[in-house]
Amino acid sequence: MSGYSSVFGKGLFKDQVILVTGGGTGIGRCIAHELASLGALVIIAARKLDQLNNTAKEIRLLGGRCETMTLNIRDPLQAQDLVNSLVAKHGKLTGLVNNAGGQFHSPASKMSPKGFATVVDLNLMGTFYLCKAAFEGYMGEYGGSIVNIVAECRNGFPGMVHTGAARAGIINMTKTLAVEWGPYNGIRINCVAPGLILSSGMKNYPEKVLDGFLDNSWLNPAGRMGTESEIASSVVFLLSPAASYINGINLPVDGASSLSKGDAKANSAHPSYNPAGSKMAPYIGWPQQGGEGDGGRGGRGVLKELDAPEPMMQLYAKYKSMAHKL
Ligand SMILES: CCCCC/C=C/C(=O)SCCNC(=O)CCNC(=O)[C@H](O)C(C)(C)COP(=O)(O)OP(=O)(O)OC[C@H]1O[C@@H](n2cnc3c(N)ncnc32)[C@H](O)[C@@H]1OP(=O)(O)O
Ligand SMILES: NC(=O)C1=CN([C@@H]2O[C@H](COP(=O)(O)OP(=O)(O)OC[C@H]3O[C@@H](n4cnc5c(N)ncnc54)[C@H](OP(=O)(O)O)[C@@H]3O)[C@@H](O)[C@H]2O)C=CC1
Repeated sequence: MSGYSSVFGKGLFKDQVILVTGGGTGIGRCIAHELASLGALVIIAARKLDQLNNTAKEIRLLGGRCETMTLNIRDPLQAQDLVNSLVAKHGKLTGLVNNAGGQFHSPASKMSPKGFATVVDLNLMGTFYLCKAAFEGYMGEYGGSIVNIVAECRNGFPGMVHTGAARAGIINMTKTLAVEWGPYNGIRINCVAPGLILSSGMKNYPEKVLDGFLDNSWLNPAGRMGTESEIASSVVFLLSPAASYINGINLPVDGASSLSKGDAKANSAHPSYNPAGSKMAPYIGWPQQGGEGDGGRGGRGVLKELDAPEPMMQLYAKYKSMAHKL
């Protein structure tokens, strides 16, 4: 195979410094692992330092490079200070993943104006602050690639009107910035829109809401929820030179759930219902080190792959058993 060359090699991001907000947990943690395994120096930033440090430790144990910084993305001054200090220390900021965010479940009729504004502030404003800080602190002069994690919201977002509005705002903002900032040394900016993903973020939801997610989880052409790795691999692609002509898009990573019409009350009567479960194999790409007996980590400590509520862990075990073998 020596005649082949591909951008998808171990050194893909070896000269890159990439900031991942919310990189201590869930999808962000998985993105950080993937980027570090491909050579990037990954800076993970969020409010809770202990979570960030745990993830950074895992990455270093596996041979990757990772540093932590505290950040509240709702504060534009913190965003600018963080970018300035990491550029001063490392000389560059070549990639940014705006992954930090979230919301709560509530019918629009019961949501207070402050509740709506809080979620718009966190997701839409927070993403804008980080994009602007990256532009002003480095990328405006030297270029770079940005990926904004949003949420699948093609058909609105019943039960989460605030986040639907905020994420749709980010998708539109991304298109504008792609056009305004593309000419600045070729900044690319794109979105990834996860559907329902088995992630630690699920710990934020009460049991009743989780039950609703689980009831609906198979009602899409994939017949299952997504994995953190399936989001991370899409982010890796969009950040990489393999996507160098892709700018301003929103990539739904949702098993086509946004194209299908589920009916949670009709479970077994639904034409797409398969009592045996999903047939579409998941991708679960956690970094593995050779050796057996320690979870395949070659004596470097066991990595907890997922930290989610119990019913989600059961699904994860099932998905792992049917995952693509790499
Ligand atoms: C495609 C399908 C996807 C569906 C699944 C999605 C999954 C994920 O996204 S996983 C990521 C999960 N992580 C999170 O969602 C984190 C969630 N939480 C937060 O980030 C914060 O709690 C917050 C931003 C939602 C609120 O932050 P904070 O500034 O601390 O807010 P306050 O407590 O001061 O409240 C402000 C305002 O909002 C109302 N509110 C807050 N939480 C709730 C709630 N659970 N239910 C109803 N209302 C809530 C609160 O009442 C305040 O308004 P007022 O009462 O009018 O003062
Ligand atoms: N899981 C899913 O099904 C889906 C997830 N998403 C989105 O994907 C992203 C990652 O979610 P997931 O990994 O599942 O959930 P998590 O709750 O694990 O991740 C959210 C991360 O955001 C950080 N964060 C929250 N608020 C702030 C803030 N004000 N400043 C800085 N960091 C903050 C949190 O860290 P800390 O608390 O330390 O600040 C946490 O690390 C989120 O934007 C989420 O909404 C979208 C669609 C579906």
